[in-house]
Amino acid sequence: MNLTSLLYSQLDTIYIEALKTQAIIGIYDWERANRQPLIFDIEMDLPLKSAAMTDDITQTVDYKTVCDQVIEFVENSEFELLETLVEQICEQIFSKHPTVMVIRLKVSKPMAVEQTDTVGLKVTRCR
Ligand SMILES: Nc1nc2c(c(=O)[nH]1)N=C([C@H](O)[C@@H](O)CO)CN2
Repeated sequence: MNLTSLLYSQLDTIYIEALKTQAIIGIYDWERANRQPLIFDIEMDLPLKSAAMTDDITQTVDYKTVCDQVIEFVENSEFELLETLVEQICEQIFSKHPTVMVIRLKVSKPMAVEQTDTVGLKVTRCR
């Protein structure tokens, strides 16, 4: 087994589903006037074994902390593109949580296109 496979074989996942936020986001004038809902699914891959062995929150990533950090960032942001917003969120998670190796993030923008339930994007980022 090479180093990369070894590293990935020991990665686990913390997930956050349907984190609800509001932001100024979009390219059209009507989107610049009022915040609209955004919903995030976030997966973070990191080793969880040491937290399991010690039963210690400081040995893992607190998903409540990540939720609060994402909400704070999104609600104060004013980007035009979802692409920019999600890239910045991933950078923030990597910088605040050094043990996170991979992030998979989906953002849904349900008010964006009237004829749909929702639109959005999914990205995967590795440290
Ligand atoms: N790939 C993207 N396409 C579109 C975006 C976006 O952020 N990324 N944004 C818009 C508008 O702001 C849209 O949400 C309003 O209908 C259009 N396409």
